[in-house]
Amino acid sequence: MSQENSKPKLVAPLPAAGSPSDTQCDDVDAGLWSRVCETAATRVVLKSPVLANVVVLALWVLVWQLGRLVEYTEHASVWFPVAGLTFAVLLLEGAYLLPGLFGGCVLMTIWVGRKYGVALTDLQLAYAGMLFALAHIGSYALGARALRLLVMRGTRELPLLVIGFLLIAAAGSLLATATGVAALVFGGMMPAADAATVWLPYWIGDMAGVIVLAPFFGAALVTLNPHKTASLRASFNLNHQRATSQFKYKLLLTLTLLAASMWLAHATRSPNSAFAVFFLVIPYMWIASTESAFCNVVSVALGSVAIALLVHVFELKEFSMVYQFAINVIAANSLFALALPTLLADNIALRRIADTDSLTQAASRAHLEQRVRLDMLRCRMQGEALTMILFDIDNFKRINDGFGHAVGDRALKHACNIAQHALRPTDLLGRLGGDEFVAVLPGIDRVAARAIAERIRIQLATSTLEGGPALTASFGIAEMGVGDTCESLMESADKALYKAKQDGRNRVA
Ligand SMILES: Nc1nc2c(ncn2[C@@H]2O[C@H](COP(=O)(O)OP(=O)(O)OP(=O)(O)O)[C@@H](O)[C@H]2O)c(=O)[nH]1
Repeated sequence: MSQENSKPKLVAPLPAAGSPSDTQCDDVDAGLWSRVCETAATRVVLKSPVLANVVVLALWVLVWQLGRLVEYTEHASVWFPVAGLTFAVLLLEGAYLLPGLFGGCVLMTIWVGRKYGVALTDLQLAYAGMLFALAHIGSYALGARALRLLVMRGTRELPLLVIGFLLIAAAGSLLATATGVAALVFGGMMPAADAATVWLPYWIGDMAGVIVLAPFFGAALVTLNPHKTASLRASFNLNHQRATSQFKYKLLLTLTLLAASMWLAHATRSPNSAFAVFFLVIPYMWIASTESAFCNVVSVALGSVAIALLVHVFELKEFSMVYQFAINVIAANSLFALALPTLLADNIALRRIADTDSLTQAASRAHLEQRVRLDMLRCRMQGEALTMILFDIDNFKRINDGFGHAVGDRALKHACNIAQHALRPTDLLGRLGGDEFVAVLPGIDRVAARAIAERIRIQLATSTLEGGPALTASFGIAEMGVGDTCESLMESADKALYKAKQDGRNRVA
């Protein structure tokens, strides 16, 4: 397995841009998992479907026990993490791991039946387990299929993929609840009368398991078996696995705030205090918008485990529903926040395209006019001068006609470069169109502007354009007067430029 493939990848859709490139990064999330993926044992398991099924079965049982740790009433846990594992396995691996999942369902049903002293024989418990397996696996197989279809149909927009995933998680877990509760009743594991009280916590717990842990387990599976999931991988941008050096502190702060909010509910025994956990959305959004998608998924998974465990530690079982909803809301928000860096980066890129002339990299006309208005306002308020230099390459049409458009383009870039170097960083050079440029000089009066224009004119006239003719340009200057607007100032500069052309070109007027 290559180093590239060995890094953890996320199955949930990832942002294409906005990586935490502005902060120092370390591979905190890549190292350990890479080593696990590269071991000989992992390679043997991947090659053998039988061994892979045994591993899935063992993992399924282990994750089930993790959910049971936080069970607050019979058949209802704060969350049901195994739902996320089933969903991820079915989404990324498909049918060959069904025996492992099926075996896990049957095994745990027998175990639960014995633990609660259900009056069924082992054979009857196995039958009940099979009914549960059909309900659980069937529902999540449908959900995984729906998500696959969404991706294969070419949905690429991150917010749409997240909405799709959340809706599928909600619908899949509702189906798993309806069929699962029916399976428990028909299998003799639960009295029919309990169904009315069990279904809601069952649903929310399952949904939390899918939303929080399917991306986490998915990330692990994609890394373990990259070829198997090549088509899905290709549908997602899986670039950002690195954590910033502050990630661990952000995580520590978030978990501390989480524990503090839950301690508050413990100390006051008030439902109002229990709702304080929803404030955790803020630090989670902070992590989601500043860290990689993988770190986001890890922090949500860790936070959810912490919530589930602290419900027990602080004896908050009467508020279990609040915490179940909190896990779902925080995870859903964090998944949506994955889109933030992408949207911000897209926004910056689009603004740059709109503000810049693509050939010369000078400011676009729209951007220039916007800046002129702002600079005029500011200079007026501060009692400063503002001058505009409008210039146009002389006989540019002849350059195009005689040397070709490509040389004409290079001449435009060349003139733009020379002007750019003669200006201060606070000045703005823009291209009005064709071979016409404008420089806006805040705080500069007509006399100083004339000197700058002369400098540009002489440098252009004495420079050489490789493979092209000698270049000259004509310049028109206008200083802002009382009552001038952007348009009237440009008009004055244009009149001056016209005069320079009339007077014989290659001059400043
Ligand atoms: N190579 C190139 N040519 C362009 C571009 N945009 C406009 N032009 C050409 O620039 C020329 C502008 O010529 P005119 O405005 O007629 O003026 P001129 O030939 O410079 O003459 P004077 O301004 O009177 O000195 C036209 O031939 C346009 O086709 C461009 O992006 N690249």
